[in-house]
Amino acid sequence: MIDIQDVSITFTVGDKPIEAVKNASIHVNQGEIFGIVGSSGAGKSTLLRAINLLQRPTAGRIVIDGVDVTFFEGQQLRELRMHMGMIFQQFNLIRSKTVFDNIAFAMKVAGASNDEITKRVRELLDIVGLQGKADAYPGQLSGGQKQRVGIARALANHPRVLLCDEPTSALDLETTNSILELLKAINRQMGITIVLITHEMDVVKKICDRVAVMSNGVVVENDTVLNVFAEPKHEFTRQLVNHSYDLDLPQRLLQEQSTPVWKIVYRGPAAEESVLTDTAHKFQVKLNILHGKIEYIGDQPLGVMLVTIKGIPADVSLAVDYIRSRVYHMEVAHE
Ligand SMILES: Nc1ncnc2c1ncn2[C@@H]1O[C@H](COP(=O)(O)OP(=O)(O)OP(=O)(O)O)[C@@H](O)[C@H]1O
Repeated sequence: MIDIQDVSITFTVGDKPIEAVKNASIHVNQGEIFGIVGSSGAGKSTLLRAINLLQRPTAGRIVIDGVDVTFFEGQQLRELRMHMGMIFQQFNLIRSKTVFDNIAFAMKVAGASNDEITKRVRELLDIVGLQGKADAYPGQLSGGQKQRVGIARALANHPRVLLCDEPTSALDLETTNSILELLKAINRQMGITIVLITHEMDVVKKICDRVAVMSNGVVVENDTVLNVFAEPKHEFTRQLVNHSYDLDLPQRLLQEQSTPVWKIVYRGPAAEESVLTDTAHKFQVKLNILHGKIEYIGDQPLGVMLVTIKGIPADVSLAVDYIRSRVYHMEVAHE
């Protein structure tokens, strides 16, 4: 549906070029929630804004449903943007307007009648769970409620795509979860494609189907969320994933280990099997679990464990081969 083809975006500040996005290619499928994750300054916002041409690519193409929109202007550009709602980290509501008028604003610009607007705004307030707040001003709302108004406003003109720029970064954990659930419901029930940027893997884990990881303007990884969590390929992604698993062991514990610490990743039904118990029965080795957890990504279990395997080298080697044959991935996490 959305094809970002070899897009580069360079800003010039003074006489200095800043390459915010370098040769990025991403395909977003119709109906999915696609995450773009990366640290601050990685180029996520710039890339997201290129999708509705708030930021023109310096090079490359933006293709929507097979149509090259990169150079759209005037009416074509207005129509393109109308089909792409956008929500922001700081909500971007008009403080002097009521909730009703904030949501109605984009519909008025699009030429909707007063009756249409009244009906649609009521409908949207229901969808986002803000019944009874039509006459409130943004200053009278909590952060979560403001973001709900932002979502209602973005949905007003029946968009096919929702572009979300760090939608939960200004919110506490509980409110974050409720906003993510609302976005997921909008995606699943209305079939609206969502592209969401975030610096948190936990947000990706909770709602995204696929994810691109950006580092210094480059898309370094692009896969299903489950694959990225199970086997991150790029060093930056490994750091993000390990941080999200909270698998960092204390230095003291690592220094005490005389043998390597192995990271074992299980996915699918294997995550619920007793691989380590079987290994201990079959081979003359001593297994010690230092850390372990099972996460559910969507409804798919993904287990990660840190273990040491002690014994004579030949037995350890046999045990490693056996575990490898039964799990998704196994590697030395610490020498
Ligand atoms: N309008 C602009 N003019 C000049 N430089 C810019 C402009 N917009 C972004 N940049 C630079 O481009 C790079 C990428 O910025 P961008 O905002 O896309 O990153 P980000 O990953 O979204 O970061 P954050 O999470 O902090 O918003 C940064 O070095 C930023 O300073």
